[in-house]
This record gives sequence, C-alpha cells and structure tokens, in this order.
Amino acid sequence: MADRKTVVYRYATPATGGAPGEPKTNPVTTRDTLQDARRVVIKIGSSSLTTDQGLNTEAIDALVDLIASLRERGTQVVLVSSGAVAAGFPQLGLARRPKDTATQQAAAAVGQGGLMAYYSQSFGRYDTTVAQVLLTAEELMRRGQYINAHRALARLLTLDVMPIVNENDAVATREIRFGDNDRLAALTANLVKADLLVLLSDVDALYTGHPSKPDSRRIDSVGSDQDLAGVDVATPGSAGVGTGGMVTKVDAAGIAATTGIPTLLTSAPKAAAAFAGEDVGTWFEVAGRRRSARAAWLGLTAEVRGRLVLDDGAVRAVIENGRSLLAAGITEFSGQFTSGDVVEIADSHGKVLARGMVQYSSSQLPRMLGRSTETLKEELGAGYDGVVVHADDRVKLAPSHSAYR
Ligand SMILES: Nc1ncnc2c1ncn2[C@@H]1O[C@H](COP(=O)(O)OP(=O)(O)O)[C@@H](O)[C@H]1O
Ligand SMILES: N[C@@H](CCC(=O)OP(=O)(O)O)C(=O)O
Repeated sequence: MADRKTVVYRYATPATGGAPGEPKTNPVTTRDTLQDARRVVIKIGSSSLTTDQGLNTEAIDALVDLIASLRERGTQVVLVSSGAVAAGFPQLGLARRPKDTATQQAAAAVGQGGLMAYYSQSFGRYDTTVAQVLLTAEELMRRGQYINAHRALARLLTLDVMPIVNENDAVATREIRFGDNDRLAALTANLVKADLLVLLSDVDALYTGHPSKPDSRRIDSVGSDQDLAGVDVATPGSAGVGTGGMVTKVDAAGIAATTGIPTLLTSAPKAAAAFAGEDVGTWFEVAGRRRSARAAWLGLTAEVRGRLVLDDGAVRAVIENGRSLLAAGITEFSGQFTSGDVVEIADSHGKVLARGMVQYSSSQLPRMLGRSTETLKEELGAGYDGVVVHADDRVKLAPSHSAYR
C-alpha cells in the first residue's frame, strides 16, 4: 500500500437494510453539522503526540482539552491513539524508530504503558477515567470478538469512561508495518456506530501533493472519485514516526464513507476550529445511506473463508432480486469453512458480487450443490432446507469495494 502514488476513492452504492433498532440517519452530513455529532471517533497519529525525546505532553494535554470540551457538551468520544512505538524507542535508548518488526513491537510494549499513564494523568484534570482497549484488525474480523469489542466499548461509553484504543502491536505485525491505525479507526467508528470520524495528523489537511511542495494546495472536500484524481499521497511524513502517510488516511475515509460515516482530516491544533464550524481540513463526504454495522462487518471486516460460484439464474435471484441463496444455484465452491463463516459470492466469470454468512460447512456442501430443496430433504433429511446463505446474512459489494482494502 505504501508505494501507491495515487489512490482511487470511490463510494459504495447506497446501503441496503439496517438492523432493527440501529439509527438509519446520521445527524452529521456536512461540515456545518459537525456540532450535531452524538458519537465521534478521533484518531491521532504518532507525529502529533511525540517528539524525538518521547511523549509530547503539551500536545496530549491540548488534545485532552479538546476531547473534554466535546464531552462537556454531550458528545461521546472514542479516541484511537497511535504513539506507542514512537514513545517507546527513546526509552529503549534507540536514536530513531527501529526498522525491524520485533524491536518495534518491543518499543510499543514499552511505550504503550507510558502513553496510557500520561493520558490517565491528563484526563485526570477533568476527573475522567480512561480505559485502554487494544484491538487487532484480525480480531475485528471474527464475529464473536467483534461483538465483544462492541459491547465493551458501548459499556465504557455508558459508564462515561474515556476509551483509548490502539492496535495490540505486540501481536499485530501488519499494523506496525503499514500504519493501519487509520484503518483501525475507521473500523472502530463502524464498531461503535459513530456519526463522525476525525483523523488528526501533523498536517492540517489533504493537499494535492506533498505539503512541502510550493504548488500543493489544500483539498477542502472530497465528494467523488474525481476530487482525488492525480492527488499524490505517496510521500511519507517528514517526522519519521508516522507509518501510513496519507494513503492510509484516504483509505480509512473510504472505509468510513462506505459505512455512512463522514471523515474530517485535519491537525490537532485546528480541530477545535473545525468543530466551531470553520472551513479547515479536508471533509470526506458520504454518499448513500448508512450501512448497518452488521452489513459493514460482513462487507468490510469479516475474514473471508471461501468462495461460492453461482449460475446465472442464482445471480439474478440473489443479487438482483434479493433472495436467499439456495444450494441449487451453486455450481462450485472453494475454501474451507464452517457454518457461520463468511464467504464471497461470485458469478461464473469470477466476479465477486457479494459476501454472506454460510449456513453449511464446506464438508456438507458437496452433497448439496445443484440440488433442489425437495431433493435435499428427501436425500439428506428435513434439517437440510437448502438455504446456503440467507438474504439477511448477505451484503452486496459496491463496485469499488476493493479500492479500500
Ligand atoms: N498529499 C498529501 N497531503 C498532505 N500530507 C501528505 C500528502 N502526501 C504525503 N503527506 C505526508 O503525510 C504525513 C502524515 O502522515 P503520517 O506521518 O503517517 O501521520 P500520522 O502520524 O498522523 O498518522 C504528513 O506529515 C505529510 O508529510
Ligand atoms: N500502534 C502504533 C501506531 C502505528 C500507526 O498507525 O502510526 P500513525 O501512522 O502515526 O498513526 C503505535 O502506537 O505506535
């Protein structure tokens, strides 16, 4: 990902369905409605939280002041904070960010404690209790753990505790290598059903090219693919502690957009102005209505364990008419999965059209393929109703889906 010169930013088609009880509308639709956010995920990068010597306590205090002011007016905030590696390597006596993964993990293990200790002290000025939540993208892919993380975060918010999320770096190598805290923040925004994602970096906006170039200009909002055509995001940050640069931020905004959540990208010092309605930073709009968290989990987060290939009739029934997928319409499959796993649903040309949760395992399926429900019941017993993926357990993929991952 890091070597990409430009990114393609596309929007999902309007979402279908919505789990019962989930809000279908987002009060934050434009910059002017930022103040209406009921729940915000704020992500801050290493470059904004650390210096060569370790934690930048002034910057952390300023961030905490901002969050406290939002909380005071009733906005719930989940903070996704990087900085563990950058805080840890000076403590280990290293002059610069280590390159090898094991030392980065060691630095994160050292730095995370100090990071949380300082957050605890700083939020203490507002009598606010903080909670450390360490996640990995892989964990969020498993339905059971996704639900557990959702429950824990929701409970922390109702207890008025300040959740501070970071990747569990000691076990998550992808994170350290690719700077995926931006992506983690987008997934967290979906997890807690936030109204808004705010990405805070050491640069105040997305620019057409690296901000150090004289002809680079601020992009004030992104509403379609065209707004990002030719935008150069490949040059890494000059601080040398951030990991993903703008590539992962734009990708994260794309993930958030597909789940109906707009993103504001700006710097920590300008965030207060943005919340006061000033035209700062870059605003990533959302097209279409909000996806349910479940649909977003199926479409974006879940680990794919296999692929089902459909005949043309099944493609029409399932994709165009929204029916459940019956064994009769499956011509072949690949992968190893059990009931409850997520698989891709493809047409006969190999085009992936949807994802869904299977009701049967890969060892049960061979006897079922191409067979009508009636035949299945006769041959295999009444328990085999032939519905391999129920319509409620399936989500159509936007044509752009792969652009975000
Ligand atoms: N088109 C661009 N617009 C803005 N910043 C860019 C762009 N391309 C590269 N960058 C660099 O991305 C950096 C932010 O990424 P990173 O260092 O990973 O930050 P963080 O630690 O906040 O995640 C900026 O400091 C800037 O130097
Ligand atoms: N989990 C890592 C963060 C890695 C990361 O995504 O960094 P950044 O690009 O600064 O947001 C840490 O705490 O150091």
